[in-house]
Amino acid sequence: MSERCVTVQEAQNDIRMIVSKSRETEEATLLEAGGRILSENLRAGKSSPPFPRSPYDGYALRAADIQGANKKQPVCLKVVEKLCAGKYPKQVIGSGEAARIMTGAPIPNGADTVVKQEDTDYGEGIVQIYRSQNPYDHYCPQGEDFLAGEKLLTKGLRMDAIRIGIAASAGCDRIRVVKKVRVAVLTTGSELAKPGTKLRPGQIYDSSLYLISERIRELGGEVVRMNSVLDEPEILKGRLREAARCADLIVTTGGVSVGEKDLTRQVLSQMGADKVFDRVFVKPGSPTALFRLEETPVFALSGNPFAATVHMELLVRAAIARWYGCDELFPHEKRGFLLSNFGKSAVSDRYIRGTESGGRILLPNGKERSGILSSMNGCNCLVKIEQGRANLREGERVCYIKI
Ligand SMILES: Nc1nc2c(c(=O)[nH]1)N[C@H]1C(S)=C(S)[C@@H](COP(=O)(O)OP(=O)(O)OC[C@H]3O[C@@H](n4cnc5c(N)ncnc54)[C@H](O)[C@@H]3O)O[C@H]1N2
Ligand code: MOO
Repeated sequence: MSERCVTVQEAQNDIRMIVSKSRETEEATLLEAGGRILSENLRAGKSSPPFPRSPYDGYALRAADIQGANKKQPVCLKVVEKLCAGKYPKQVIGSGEAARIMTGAPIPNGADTVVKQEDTDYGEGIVQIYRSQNPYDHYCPQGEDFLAGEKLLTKGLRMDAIRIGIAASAGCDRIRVVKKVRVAVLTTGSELAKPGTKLRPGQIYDSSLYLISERIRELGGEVVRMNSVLDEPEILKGRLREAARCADLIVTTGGVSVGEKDLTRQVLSQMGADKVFDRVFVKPGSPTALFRLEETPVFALSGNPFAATVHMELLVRAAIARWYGCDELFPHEKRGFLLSNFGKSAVSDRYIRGTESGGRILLPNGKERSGILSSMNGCNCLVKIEQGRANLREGERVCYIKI
C-alpha cells in the first residue's frame, strides 16, 4: 500500500474524522471538578448578589436627605437599625433615618445609598453625615454579578479555579462533566530502563513514559495503562491488544523509523489495524503515524522525546480536544515575535521549543535536537518555522502554540 504523508493540518482533520465527541457524562462535585470539561451549560438558579448589598461599612440612607451636607454643615439622621452581613433588615428607611450597616449586609428598603463611616461621626443613636451623595452611589444592586436564569458557563469549557468559583457563586455543588478520556501510553524500546533502576550498558532511562503520561493527565485524561515494552513483536502485540480493550486512545513512542527493530507499524498492520497516515510532513517527528486498532486511535509517535512532545501537542492534544468537544484544549496557533535568531532552514515546517511572554519568544541557545529534553525546561511554547524560511532574525513574526 502506498505511503500517506500528511501536513499537520491534514493530520488534525483526520483526527477530527476518526475521534468522535464523547457523549458519556458524569457528575463531579466542585472539589473534583478541576480540569474537567462541562457537558452542559451552567445557568444561575438565583441572582447574585441575591439582595442589594452594601459595599462599605457605614450608614444606609436616602440620598435626598443628605444633599449639600459637608463637614461644616452635617446632616443629622436617626439610626433605626444595625445591620451586619448575614442579617436581614426589618425596617424600611424613611426620610431623616439611617441604618448602621456593615459591608455585605442587605441595604434596607427605602435607602438608596451607603455613606462610608469615615464620612460620619460614627453616631449610634443619631449620626452626623459629612458628605453629599447621589442615589445608587456606593450601592450594589441585586443581580449585579448575574441574574437568575443567566448562562454563566458554556458546555465544552474546562473547569479551572475561576469557573469553579463561578459555579459555587451560583449555588451549584455538583456539575455535569464529560467522562475522562482513557489513554494507554506504551513506550517501546529494548534500550529503555525504568528510572530508579541501575542502567545496564546500552540502556537509557525511559523519560517519555512519564512525560507523555503526565501531559495526558494535565490535559484532563486518565492514564489507564503505562507500559514500557521491549522491541519484541509478540510482547508489543499483547500490550496493544490489552490497551485497545481498556482505552479510548493509545499513544505509543518509538519504533516508527526504518531500523530493523522499528516494529510498531509492522505490528499494528499485522494486528489488522487500519492506517490513517504514515508520516507527517514536519520536523521533528516526521515518522509519526496514526492507526486505528479495533476503532481505537493509536498515535505512534517517534522515540525521540522532543519529537514525541511535539506530536503530543499537535496531534494527541487535538484528539483530546475533539473527544471533549473543548476548543480551549486544541493547539491553536498564535502570532508572536522572535527575541532570538534561528539559523536552521527546513524542507518542511519545523517546530522548535521557546519561552513566550506577551507574544515575544525567546529560544534556548542550542540544544534543540529532537533527542534533547533538558532544554525544554521552562519552555512554554512550540514555535513554527515555516518551510523555506531561513536565517530568522530577532523581531521576525512567527506562529506558535502554547503548551
Ligand atoms: N535511516 C534512517 N534513520 C532514521 C530516520 C530516517 O529517516 N532514516 N529517521 C530519524 C528520525 S527523524 C526519527 S524521529 C527517529 C524516529 O525513530 P523511532 O521513532 O523509531 O524511535 P527509536 O529509534 O525507538 O528512538 C529514537 C531515539 O529516542 C530514544 N528513545 C526512544 N524512546 C525513548 C523513551 N521512551 N525515553 C527516552 N528516550 C527514548 C531512543 O533511545 C533513540 O535514541 O528515527 C531516526 N532514524
Ligand atoms: O523527526 Mo526526528 O525527531 O527529527 O529525529
